[in-house]
Amino acid sequence: MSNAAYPLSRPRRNRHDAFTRRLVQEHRLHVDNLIWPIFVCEGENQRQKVDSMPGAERVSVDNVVEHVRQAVDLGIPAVAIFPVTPMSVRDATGTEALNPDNLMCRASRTIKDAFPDLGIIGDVALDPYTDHGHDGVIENGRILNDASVEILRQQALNQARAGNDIIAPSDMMDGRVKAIRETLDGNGYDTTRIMAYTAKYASAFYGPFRDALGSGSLLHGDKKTYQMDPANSDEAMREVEQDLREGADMIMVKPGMPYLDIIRRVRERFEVPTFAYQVSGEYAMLMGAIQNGWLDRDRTIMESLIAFKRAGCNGILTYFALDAARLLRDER
Ligand SMILES: NCC(=O)CCC(=O)O
Ligand SMILES: [Mg+2]
Repeated sequence: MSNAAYPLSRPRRNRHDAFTRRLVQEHRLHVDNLIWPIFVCEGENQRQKVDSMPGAERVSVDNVVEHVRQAVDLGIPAVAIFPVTPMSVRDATGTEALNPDNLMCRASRTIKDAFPDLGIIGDVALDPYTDHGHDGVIENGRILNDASVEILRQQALNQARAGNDIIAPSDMMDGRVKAIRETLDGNGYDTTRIMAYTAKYASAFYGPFRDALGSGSLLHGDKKTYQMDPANSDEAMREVEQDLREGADMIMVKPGMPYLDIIRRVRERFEVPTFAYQVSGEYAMLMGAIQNGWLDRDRTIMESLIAFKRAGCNGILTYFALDAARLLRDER
């Protein structure tokens, strides 16, 4: 018959039915792959919506246990805390970052008390604490590297003391991983892990996050002298090499979806625990289309996240963490 004209090998056979598709599936998203970023703010009984991030909230410390319980109940292994620091305590050098009773530290202690087994990731950088919105200290218009690192190492120690399990420097200063590692080790925090925001690009996709933290309107200029050029890829390899040499335990690429090629290169070349941050702009972009009815919510969320696994990620920081964990739970 004319069948002879067809190939013996037919890739569609393995897509024939659901059980076969399950057998041949190469990558799976698991709740263990999810990290939920949360925003904490001052005040009492606060739950504030973030306009540009539909579904995301800023919660006050008295609500944080209830907020985080959602993640714990779903089996999410870790949360990443981001503080909305009031303007009244911001200054040029981010002094509030070193306050043992700052918002981040209070939130960490509160969460640790309630959920000792939940991983807490603390962002280390000065931008939530400076009145100019930059990640370091400024002199004559320049972001000073080494002077900023001296503050960051103290900030990391402050967070470790408050109970953060993983220190995540997001500042992109050179040499900060080494400085933080030495300071942690020198103070008895040798098991505190470092998840380095290693390849963090100067991206337009952070806009909604800056709205959430209230740092958007503060920022003068851009972050191009410390964050990476979106046009570069080899440079990310050099950043990873350096952070690993300085003691980073985990590497992060940020943003996520537009940088899947970087994740793949990092994974293949270094074979180390690799994470991606699906950032606020990616969330806003997808949610905008979902809310308009232009994209199917559940399928879009899951497809966006499996892409990170396929690219080589161990885990993903995502504002969709609760939604994805619920979908994974209901699938079974
Ligand atoms: N250091 C943390 C971030 O900058 C987050 C960015 C985002 O979600 O847009
Ligand atoms: Mg670096």
